[in-house]
Amino acid sequence: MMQFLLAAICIVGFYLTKFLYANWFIPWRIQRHFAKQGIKGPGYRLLVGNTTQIRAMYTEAQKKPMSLSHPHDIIHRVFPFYHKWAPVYGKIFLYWFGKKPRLLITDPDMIKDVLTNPSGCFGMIDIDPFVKLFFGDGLIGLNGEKWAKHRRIINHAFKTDKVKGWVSDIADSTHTIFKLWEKQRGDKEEFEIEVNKDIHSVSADIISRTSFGSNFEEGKRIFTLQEKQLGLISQALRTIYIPGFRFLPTKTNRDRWNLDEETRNAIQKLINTNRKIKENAKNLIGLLMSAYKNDEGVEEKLQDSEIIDECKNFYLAGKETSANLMTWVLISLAIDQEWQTKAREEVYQVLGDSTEPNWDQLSNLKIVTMIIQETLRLYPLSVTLTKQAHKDVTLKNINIPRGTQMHLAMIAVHHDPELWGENSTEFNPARFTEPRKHPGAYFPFGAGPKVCVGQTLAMVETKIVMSMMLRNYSFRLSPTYVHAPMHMMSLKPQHGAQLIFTKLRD
Ligand code: HEM
Repeated sequence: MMQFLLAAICIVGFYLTKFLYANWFIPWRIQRHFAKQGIKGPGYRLLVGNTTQIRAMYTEAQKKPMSLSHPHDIIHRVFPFYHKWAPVYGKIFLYWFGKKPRLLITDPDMIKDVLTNPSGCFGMIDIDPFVKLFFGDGLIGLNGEKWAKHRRIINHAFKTDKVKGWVSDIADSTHTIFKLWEKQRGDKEEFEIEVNKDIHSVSADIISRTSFGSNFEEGKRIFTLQEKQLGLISQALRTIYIPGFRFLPTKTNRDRWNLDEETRNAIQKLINTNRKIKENAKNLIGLLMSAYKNDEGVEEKLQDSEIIDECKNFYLAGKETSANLMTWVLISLAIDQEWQTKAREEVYQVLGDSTEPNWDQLSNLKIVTMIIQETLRLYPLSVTLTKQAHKDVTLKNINIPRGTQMHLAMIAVHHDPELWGENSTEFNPARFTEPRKHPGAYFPFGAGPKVCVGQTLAMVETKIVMSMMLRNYSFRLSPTYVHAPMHMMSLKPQHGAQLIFTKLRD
């Protein structure tokens, strides 16, 4: 009996020591390692780190809308823990995402080093297996040589001359929403729209046309399936991940598997159709299927299953971000009528009698471009970027142990008065006529090898949709609009974007 008890005590003692070593001693040692280098932070809490404090700050911040007196000064609402902790611990501090150490960085030199470092010591963070299920083997979820191969092929598909071929598709998507709005307007001069919702459908239409060409209606159905999948995955992310749980045949898991299968089958069908008709490879799916020779002249190809994953990634990466960017441009111009008028005058001048811009006219939309750039500065859709140190590394004299996550505070850099001047939180597109003070001060699309592959498409579609809207309508905030920027996957208006539109020209 005594022997049995001793054995039990030994086993419990062994596991307890192991648990305390991983969950208490290692975080304590990492914290001390950074403290010795002058880097402080809110302090590790067993297992949860600072996540519960951070979640509480977000919940609190999202309870109150913002006043419109300083509408673009949004950090306190969309990045509340930075707002609270940076004044206490400084512009670089250590916090804990569960038991993962995260170094919050706002120094543009360090950020540039992390994003552009060619040695591969900073890479993707370990992602939740549920999220991995969604990204599959697409660019967002890949690392290493496999990522590099996909990236070479996809870069080729998003080249400027390819994007040029999508201009009329993008204009068609915009005309489609105008038709709907005109029905809604009837014979009224003014009408109110929750524009965020409608812009999301324009963006879905665009990504569907560019991805699937003439099969874009079927593409839209596929993306609706993905939207449902995203909803189920977001649900999973709100709960603690239990290893192996995703394999259990629960109702939600079965729904997830069915949706995944339906999506894969539908994209596979479109691949087969494309293969038969050999549509002039203008759409993304066709471009990804066509043979591509790399710099060494070697032919590289993606398997059908890889193309399917990439299509899913384009929707996830491209639809939400572009739609929210367009929404923030409209809200910013609804607040600032002077810039709205300037932009419209430019559009009239560049487009003349045409109802939509052509490729050559796009580069003449200088004011519209500056407005989009300024909106991306004030409302950077991803708010932050997170990378992980895959080996021990020194960054600006700070010694960073392997496994540390680097939380690059994009929005803090974009709003920093030291980099952008005292009026850093004011909407002033004219600042983009001046050369930038620091190359690392602005990176809404990321930088370095992982830079957004769809950025040319995003800028082109935003310019086309915005110039067409400016040409057709003037707009202002509705009295029902509540200014409440919120960060959930992307930066969006928490209660929608209610604007009042007035029809200008036919
Ligand atoms: C305003 C619109 C957009 C913004 C602000 C944006 C921003 C970003 C950012 C910040 C990254 C991450 C860079 C990193 O991890 O270092 C990224 C990656 C990516 N974006 Fe975009 N994006 C936009 C639109 C699009 C569109 C329209 C597409 C495609 C249809 C797209 C496809 C991707 C893909 C596939 C990646 C992963 C690249 C890789 O890992 O190699 N994005 N984007």
